Amino acid sequence: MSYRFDDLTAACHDDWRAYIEHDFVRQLGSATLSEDAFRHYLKQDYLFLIHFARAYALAAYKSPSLSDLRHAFEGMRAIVDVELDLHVGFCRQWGISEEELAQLPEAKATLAYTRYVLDTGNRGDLLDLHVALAPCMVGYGEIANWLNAHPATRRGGDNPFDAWIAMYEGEAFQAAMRAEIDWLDARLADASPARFAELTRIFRDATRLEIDFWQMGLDLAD
Ligand SMILES: Cc1ncc(C[n+]2csc(CCO)c2C)c(N)n1
Repeated sequence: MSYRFDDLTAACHDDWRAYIEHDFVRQLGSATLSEDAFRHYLKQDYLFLIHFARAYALAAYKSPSLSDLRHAFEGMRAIVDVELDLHVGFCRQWGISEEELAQLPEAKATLAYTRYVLDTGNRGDLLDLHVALAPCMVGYGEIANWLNAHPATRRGGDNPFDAWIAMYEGEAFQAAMRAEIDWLDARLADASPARFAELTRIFRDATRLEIDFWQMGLDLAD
C-alpha cells in the first residue's frame, strides 16, 4: 500500500469538510460575515503567523538534508518577508494599527493550534511537523477554490472580503500549495499502515484546531 496526501483528507473526511465549508468561510464568500468577526480573525491570525514562522524555523532544525533545509528556509522567508507584511497592510486597511497588533492578547484557539503544531514538531520528525502544517498550507487554497465554485459566493467590489479570496486563489499561493502536496506525496509513499495511522491522527487534530480557529472568529472568543 502506497499512501498520498489525498488519503489523509479521505481518512478525515468529515472534519476536513467541516473546516473547508465552515460558516465563517460561507459568510465570507457571501459577504454576510460581520466585520467585527473578520477583524477579530485578522488580529488573531497575526499571532498565528508569527508562531507559524517559528514552526518553519523548527522545520529547519529538523531538516536532515540540504534540500529540506532550503524548503524550510523558503517557508519561513515567505511568512516573514511576504505574508506578515501583507497581513499588517491588510490589518491597517481594516483599521487595526501595528501598535494594536503588537499588544494583542492571544485567544485560546490561537494558543491551542499554534502550540499543538510546535509540540508535534518537537516530539516528532520533519514529516510529523509537515502533516501538522498541512491543513493550513493546503486548506486555504482549497477553501479559495471551493468558494469560487460555490454559487452563493460574491466576487468583486460588492464583497468587502474579496481581497482575502484573491490572496489564496492567486497562482503564487496555489503553486506553494501544490509543492507542499508533492513533498507530502513523496514521503507518504513509504509509510507503513501504522505510521499512516499516526499521521492521520496529527492531520485530524490540526484540522479540528482550524475549525476552532474559524469558530473563534465567529464568536469573537478570547
Ligand atoms: C488559521 C490560519 N490557517 C491557515 C492560514 C494560511 N496560511 C498561513 S501561513 C501560510 C503559508 C504561507 O507562506 C498559509 C497558507 C492562515 N493564515 N491562518
